[in-house]
Amino acid sequence: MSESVPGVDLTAGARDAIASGVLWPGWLVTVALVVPFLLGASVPLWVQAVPLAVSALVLGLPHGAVDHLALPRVRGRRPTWRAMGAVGLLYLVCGLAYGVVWYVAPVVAFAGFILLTWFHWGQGDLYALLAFARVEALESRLQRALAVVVRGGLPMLVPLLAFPDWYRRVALALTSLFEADSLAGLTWLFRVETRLALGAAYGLLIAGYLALGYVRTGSDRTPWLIDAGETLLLAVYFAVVPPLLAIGVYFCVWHSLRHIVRLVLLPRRTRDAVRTGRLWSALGRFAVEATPLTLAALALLGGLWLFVPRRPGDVLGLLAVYLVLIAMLTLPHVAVVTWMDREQAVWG
Ligand SMILES: CC1=C(/C=C/C(C)=C/C=C/C(C)=C/C=O)C(C)(C)CCC1
Ligand SMILES: [Fe+2]
Repeated sequence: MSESVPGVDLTAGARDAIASGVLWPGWLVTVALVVPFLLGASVPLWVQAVPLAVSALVLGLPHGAVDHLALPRVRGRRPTWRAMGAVGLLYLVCGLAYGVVWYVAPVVAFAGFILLTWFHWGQGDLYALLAFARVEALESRLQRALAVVVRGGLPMLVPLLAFPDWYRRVALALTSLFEADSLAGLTWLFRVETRLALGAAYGLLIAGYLALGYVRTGSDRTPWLIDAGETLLLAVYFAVVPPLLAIGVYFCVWHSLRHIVRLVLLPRRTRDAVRTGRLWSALGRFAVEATPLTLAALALLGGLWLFVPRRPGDVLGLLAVYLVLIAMLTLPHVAVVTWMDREQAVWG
């Protein structure tokens, strides 16, 4: 079944290149961060903020900067001005509408951002599991939906369970750009009872998901082991690494890197490069294509800064403005990626 899933039939050479150039780096970076923090390391806020700041130029923001090319390409067409314009319009309408929500109801906008990211990062990992790790055990829609909920919950829910104060600080940094004392209605979410209940439900979900995958796995257990190993590794990672740092690194080396490889597999030229093991050449080509709109997004960041009613003066506040921009760009981006999922038969 997995041959029909990713929309491109990956040769063994391509899969090797992706494993060594994409999967392994993500695993290694994650382990490299888990170890010191398990041993009790602590780092100052500005250091924790570095990966998220870097994501504005490398991997993070660029991963969405070719959405105008991705949509025609996933349908096997060359990008035309019309198709690119349609994606531009989608960004304009969705981004602006969501911007208005941030203005008038920042807490709703923040909650929406968490749920949107939960779905989006889950859907990104689902594609990677099917296409790169060939997890054939994810055969039913139910299992794929569970994969999205489980994978997306790792970055979005585990930090709430393990670092509620950080979570609240970041939530406050975002919402208070628009309204003071905005989080008062959310105190229940950070309470220990709430977190215990959420943690128990989520733990059961992970157990059920992995058990179902195990039962459905054929004789080759490697793909399931990759899924289970990644899931448990990320659960520990988000439970011990301070969330700003953990999310900044995850955004770059898991979500964005995996999505970028998905993108370079679409046009013939870069797909052939990946197939023959020249991953870096394909990534170089991507970097060129992603540069103009990455720069445009950075210009929008400047614009958003001017529009924010309560301008911050600290590192967290600066990151908060960047995260609100990401939120506004993510809504149309998710629409594009969901369309890609449809075209590439990710849901069967
Ligand atoms: C930074 C941070 C948080 C939120 C990060 C989010 C929501 C990032 C979304 C990024 C996206 C959508 C990127 C595009 O693909 C939490 C969870 C509140 C915990 C504290 C640290
Ligand atoms: Fe994305």
